[in-house]
Amino acid sequence: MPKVLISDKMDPLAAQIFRNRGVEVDEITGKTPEELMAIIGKYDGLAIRSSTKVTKEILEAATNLKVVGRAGIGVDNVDIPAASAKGVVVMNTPFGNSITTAEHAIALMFALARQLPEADASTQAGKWEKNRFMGVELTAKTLGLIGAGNIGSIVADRALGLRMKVVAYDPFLTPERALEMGVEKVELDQLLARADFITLHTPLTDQTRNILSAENLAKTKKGVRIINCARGGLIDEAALKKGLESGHVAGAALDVFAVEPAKEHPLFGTPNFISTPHLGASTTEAQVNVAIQIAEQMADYLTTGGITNALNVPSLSAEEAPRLKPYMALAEKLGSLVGQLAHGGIARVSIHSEGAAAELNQKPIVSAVLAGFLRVHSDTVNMVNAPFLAKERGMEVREIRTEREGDYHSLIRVSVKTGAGERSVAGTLFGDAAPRLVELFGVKVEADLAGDMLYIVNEDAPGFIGRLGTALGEAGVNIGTFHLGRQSAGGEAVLLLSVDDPVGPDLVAAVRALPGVKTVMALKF
Ligand SMILES: NC(=O)C1=CN([C@@H]2O[C@H](COP(=O)(O)OP(=O)(O)OC[C@H]3O[C@@H](n4cnc5c(N)ncnc54)[C@H](O)[C@@H]3O)[C@@H](O)[C@H]2O)C=CC1
Ligand SMILES: O=C(O)C(=O)COP(=O)(O)O
Repeated sequence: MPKVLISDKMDPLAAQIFRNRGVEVDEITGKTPEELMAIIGKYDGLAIRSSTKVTKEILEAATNLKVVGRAGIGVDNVDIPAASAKGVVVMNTPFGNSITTAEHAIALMFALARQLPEADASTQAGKWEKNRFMGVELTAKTLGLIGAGNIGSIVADRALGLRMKVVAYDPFLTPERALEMGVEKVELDQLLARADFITLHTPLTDQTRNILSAENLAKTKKGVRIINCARGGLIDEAALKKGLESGHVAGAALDVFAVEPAKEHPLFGTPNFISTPHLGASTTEAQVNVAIQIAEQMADYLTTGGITNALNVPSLSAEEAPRLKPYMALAEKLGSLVGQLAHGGIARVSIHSEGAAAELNQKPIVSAVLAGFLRVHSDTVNMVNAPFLAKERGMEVREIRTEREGDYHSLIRVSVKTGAGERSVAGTLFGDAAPRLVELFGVKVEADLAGDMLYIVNEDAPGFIGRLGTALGEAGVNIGTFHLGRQSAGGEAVLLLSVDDPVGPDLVAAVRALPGVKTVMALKF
């Protein structure tokens, strides 16, 4: 039974769903990295929010881990390249908390406009400072949206409802989408110069880090108010403090900080500064949504292989997974076959799907070929890390599909280009489920690829099969199945034998010494 660790506070529905889906679950929150490292080896899945940092070191210790599930959106607390290299799927819930976070940004905008936290503190302190708190109206003000994705567009929609004018900076926002959203697409400098309020809704990436730098803050309109419910690293916090102190920035509300938890911070106590402790996603509704979604997604992956909302592998729905499974098994076997037979550096792998196979999602088929191919050299390769490893090794991967059927209802052909030229193997599914090799380096054969096998190329001459049987018999190796293919009578023949025991180097040498033998290799599937 797969086992999952929930390491951050999550709605109890997550644990309930895991159990209902036959997944064992432990909820252990608040662990230090060292404590987490000590226990993570037991788990197949790790369910987190933003507190757990899934570092390279944690992943190294996670010897059984197959999936990290983020109950929320931002995955900057997960080392995705390290997870991919280890073959661990990373998934999130991209929509479950977006409305809630957008509402928090709007709440902070109102709080800034009317200085609500200070007014509340002053009133409850018995001061009744009616003249101290003079606010600004939102109607007709310009809201500058940095990042117009899921959350940014909900914020825009709400702001338009408040009769604000919305300008948006997002390099990936198309003019059509801007029109549909009712916002004006602008460059960053225009936004900085025009906005009365600025709200950030981008992920933290190398391009967005410090997007509100000291230099950019200096380009903002005097009296600007800034809201950040996205990620801490987007703003230069020291420059923001200076801006607030000088009065250039009339107010700033941060839900997120460069270092969290922010229990002490130079901004604390600065006039017109408001903060919340990363509460953007903290509503009952959002937490129920993300808990249900992540538990369902992780349980799907661990029990059926279905992949939804993964950030480092193509999606594979729970409905698709059973249909694709036999094709992926075939693809992996073909990849493994060429991996074992091909010599020298591989410059290119081409995967050609024909007939029924061409109608399927190709990405998992391609990943399975690469996994089979690369696993010949390393046990830690799987469907998740294979495409990354192939890229790392400079292999070109080509994907071709032909929906028309050829000789078979469906066919997958894997060709590799090495220094010695291009060679290919092809296979099909018998009865839609049993993987079968049908072509090996241009020779028609028909073989299962399973267990220990022996691959032999020899000159097609009488008496050879008898001598081979004797050599195997003398070594105590029993033949299971025997598949022969040849280009023409008396030409070169290809033999694929399945054997009941592993074939050692002595037996390989003995077979190689038989007259007419050109190539002998022991294979394993
Ligand atoms: N405070 C909190 O509790 C929460 C924070 N978040 C954070 O909110 C942020 C936005 O989330 P979503 O809207 O769901 O993401 P999204 O992926 O839907 O949208 C992000 C947008 O940023 C844009 N973008 C990327 N690079 C950019 C750049 N250099 N300049 C301007 N725009 C750029 C993208 O094109 C995209 O449209 C994320 O950082 C997420 O982690 C999300 C949920 C809760
Ligand atoms: O979903 C996100 O990106 C968030 O930042 C929410 O974080 P949390 O799950 O509340 O720790």
